[in-house]
Amino acid sequence: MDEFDLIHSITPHSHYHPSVDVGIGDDGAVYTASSHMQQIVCLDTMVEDVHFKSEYSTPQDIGYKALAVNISDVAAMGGIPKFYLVSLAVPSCWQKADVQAMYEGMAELAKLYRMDLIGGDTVSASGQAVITVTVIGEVEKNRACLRSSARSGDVVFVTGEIGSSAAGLSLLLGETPPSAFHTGDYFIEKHKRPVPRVQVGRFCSQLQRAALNDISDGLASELHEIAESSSVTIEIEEQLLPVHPDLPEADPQWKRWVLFGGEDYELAGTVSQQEWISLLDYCTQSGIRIAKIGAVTERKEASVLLTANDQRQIVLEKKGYNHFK
Ligand SMILES: Nc1ncnc2c1ncn2[C@@H]1O[C@H](COP(=O)(O)OP(=O)(O)OP(=O)(O)O)[C@@H](O)[C@H]1O
Ligand SMILES: Cc1ncc(C[n+]2csc(CCOP(=O)(O)O)c2C)c(N)n1
Ligand SMILES: [Mg+2]
Ligand SMILES: [Mg+2]
Ligand SMILES: [Mg+2]
Repeated sequence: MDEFDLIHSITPHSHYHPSVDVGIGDDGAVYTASSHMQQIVCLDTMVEDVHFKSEYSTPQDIGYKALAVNISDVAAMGGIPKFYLVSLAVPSCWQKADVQAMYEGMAELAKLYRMDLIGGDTVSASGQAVITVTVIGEVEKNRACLRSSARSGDVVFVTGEIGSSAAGLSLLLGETPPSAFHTGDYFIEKHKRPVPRVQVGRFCSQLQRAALNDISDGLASELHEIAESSSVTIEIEEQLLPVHPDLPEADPQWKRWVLFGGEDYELAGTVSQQEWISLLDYCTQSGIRIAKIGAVTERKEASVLLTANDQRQIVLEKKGYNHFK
């Protein structure tokens, strides 16, 4: 594989955004930012054997997810994703076609959001593959949906369903047998190909106030981040959590998937009770699942409380995915 040939082969022939002045091919990319928008920049990395395994993820899957998780962060800010840059550390066993396939996985998603690839970096890796994606997006001035925006009295909500990605991962890793699920492929797809909630983020950015966080490390962890950043307590109810009906039968530990599993890339957030009505209306009309899961209260000793199905309230710990634990 030749580094320069490879870069040449992944260089786009055209851009969705005419604001790209210089794309791939110089020392840096140049774009003209709109004066009435604020720029959002997010970066997340995926490492082979930490975030995916080549045994079950194709290069397309890896590319798709590496871009999806970054778009999800832009969605959690209420923004419009526009550009992306890709840093790749390629192991010696990869062929040029594998790398190109990874870019195809990204291009598939980029097409949906009309996002332009404007740069990156390519190096060889002595061990596992590493892919880092940077996404640049924008949001109207002072409209970003911050984790610090939750207020006592707000409704707490989550989009989609949670726990399904962790269930898919458990299947892929052979921790749960395929016989535990009616439709194992559904959960595997949820794990490999999360759909970022850009539309919901955009709607929230037009509300008076919304706190948002995307679920990468798990619902409990993300709610803690909102509660701590806003100096409030979040109280949720187990019975309101949107969970696929097959999960409880699949594994006795299924609640761990839901609360601490992560990689759902759904949005968890808070809005005022009044604005919750408009958000629910919008999602219902758009065919997007969204559920009220609890309420924000004045700051108490615990950041997040969970009312279990037996009506007992317990402290929900800040457990979840943590790279160093
Ligand atoms: N190594 C680092 N150097 C500088 N800033 C960092 C570093 N790692 C994380 N951050 C910053 O810390 C904040 C939280 O990052 P974090 O990665 O936890 O958020 P996230 O991307 O939403 O979560 P996840 O990585 O689980 O998807 C962000 O502002 C991020 O830019
Ligand atoms: C092989 C394998 N083992 C475990 C996991 C689970 N996992 C890895 S990183 C992460 C949190 C999000 O990542 P980050 O915080 O880096 O954005 C989770 C839940 C996986 N996907 N693949
Ligand atoms: Mg991150
Ligand atoms: Mg995030
Ligand atoms: Mg992230």
